Amino acid sequence: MPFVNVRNLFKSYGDAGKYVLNDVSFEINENEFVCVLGHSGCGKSTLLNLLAGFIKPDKGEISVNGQFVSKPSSQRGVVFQDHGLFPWYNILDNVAFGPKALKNKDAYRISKRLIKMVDLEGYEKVFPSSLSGGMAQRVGIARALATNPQLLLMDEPLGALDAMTREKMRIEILRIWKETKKTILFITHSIAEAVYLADRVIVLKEGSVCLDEKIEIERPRSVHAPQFMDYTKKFEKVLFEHDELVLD
Ligand SMILES: Nc1ncnc2c1ncn2[C@@H]1O[C@H](COP(=O)(O)OP(=O)(O)OP(=O)(O)O)[C@@H](O)[C@H]1O
Repeated sequence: MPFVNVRNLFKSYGDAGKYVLNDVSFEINENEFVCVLGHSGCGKSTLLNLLAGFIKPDKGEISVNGQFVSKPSSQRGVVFQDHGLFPWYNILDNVAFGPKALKNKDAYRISKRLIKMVDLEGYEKVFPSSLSGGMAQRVGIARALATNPQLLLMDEPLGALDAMTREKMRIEILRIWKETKKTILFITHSIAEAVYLADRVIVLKEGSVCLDEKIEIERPRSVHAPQFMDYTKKFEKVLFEHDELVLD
């Protein structure tokens, strides 16, 4: 059985017959790094919110490790674009929030280890307002990992960062993925980001999967390699194929 199994998902927001997700199906294997790529408004965040259990589909079902998703669970960690840290908690308390809520006696020990893993040792007592965007996002990742979830859901986690920080964070995320061996679903609208990070890229267009493609390039990947550019062109073709520029 696939680790993540998404079957015939339909989702609308009350507008009769207008589906934001229209019969979406795919599978993700354990430890796989999958990017969902698509234009703004194609339904990426809706898909992630369904996988997280924050919202329910109109039709279809999702299972993770054999369990049907019907509500949020500590088994699925979520990293948001705006990091979503609690401004009134220091870094240690932000990361420890999940395991403390689960009454895990090791909450602080686990959190300190994760803070070290995301390279922020020494910042435990610092508050989120003193961190750069990249640092705050690393805390967001540590926090999502603190309940030891089976699946990490990342909703454009690098979207708000400048280009340099974004590149560094891509390398960081791959390192964290290798170290933790998590299964990751990562949402992005950047073709280069998807080709750089993913084992597999699922292209979503107008609420439907229009391509599900394995990236067969060894890591670390170079954006300048001919193979990298071949994948980039393929995704560009699919994403922009029927789009026409309308000039006034
Ligand atoms: N709570 C909601 N109520 C009504 N419509 C919604 C809601 N959430 C999303 N939508 C609509 O559903 C469509 C898909 O939105 P969604 O946020 O899933 O897309 P997206 O691909 O993540 O976009 P972006 O890349 O801009 O974040 C959009 O047309 C959006 O306006």
